[in-house]
Amino acid sequence: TGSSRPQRMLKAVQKNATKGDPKSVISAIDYYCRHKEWAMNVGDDKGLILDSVLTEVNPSTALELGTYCGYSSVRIARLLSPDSKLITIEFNPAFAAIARQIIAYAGLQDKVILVEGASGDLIPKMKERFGIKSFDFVFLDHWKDRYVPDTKLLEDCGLLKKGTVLLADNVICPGAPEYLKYVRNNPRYESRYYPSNLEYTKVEDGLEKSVFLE
Ligand SMILES: Nc1ncnc2c1ncn2CCOCCNC(=O)c1cc(-c2ccc(F)cc2)cc(O)c1O
Ligand SMILES: [Mg+2]
Repeated sequence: TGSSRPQRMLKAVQKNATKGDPKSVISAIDYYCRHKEWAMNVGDDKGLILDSVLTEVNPSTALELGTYCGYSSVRIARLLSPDSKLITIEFNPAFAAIARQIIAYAGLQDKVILVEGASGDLIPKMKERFGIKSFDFVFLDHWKDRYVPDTKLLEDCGLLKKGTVLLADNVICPGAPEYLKYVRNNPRYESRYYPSNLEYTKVEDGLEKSVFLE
C-alpha cells in the first residue's frame, strides 16, 4: 500500500521546511499543494485573512474545528501570545497523527492541544476537560453541515462570550448555506463576508466572520 496525501505532505515539510520555523512549514505546505498535489488546507490566500482577523482578536483561548494536517493550526498558533492556547478537534485519527507531527515540526506543540473525536461529542466536554470558561476565537473548518449545530452547541454550552469571533472557512465552496443564513439573520451576531478563492485555485470561496454580541 502506498503513502497517503497527508503522509506525502508531512514528507514535503520534513524535506523543505526548517524545524522550529512555522513560516517555513506554512510555505512548504503551500508550495507542495499548489505545485504538486492539492489538499484542503485553508491555504495562503484565505490564510492572509485568517492572519489579519487573528491579529485583530489576539485570542487567549482559540478553538479550531477540523484540524486536517495542521496547516491552519500552525497559522493560528504562530500568532498566539505566550500563554495563549489553541484547542483543535480532528475526527480522523490518520489526519490527527500527521497534524501532531507537522505542529511539532513547527515547534508549536506547547501552544496546541489536539483532541481526536467528533466536535458534537467534544464541545460539551471543553469546560470540564480543559478548564475553558469561553473561547475568544473559533475557526470552523470541519464538515460544512456541522457548522450550524456546533455553533448552537457552543452557545448552549456557554462557550461564547460577548465579542467572541467565529471565522468560518468554505462558506461558498464547498459551501455552508444554512450557516450563512443562521449567522446573517441572527440578532446575536454581527457578520461580514471576506471574499477570496478556494485554496490553490481560482474558484471563488471566502470566509465569514461573525462576532457574538451577547
Ligand atoms: N472534529 C470533527 N468533527 C466532525 N467532523 C470532522 C471533524 N474533524 C474533521 N471532520 C470531518 C471533515 O473534515 C474536513 C472538512 N473540510 C472539508 O471537507 C473541506 C473540503 C474542501 C473541498 C473539497 C473538494 C472540493 F472539490 C472543493 C473543496 C475544501 C476545504 O477547505 C475544506 O475544509
Ligand atoms: Mg476548509
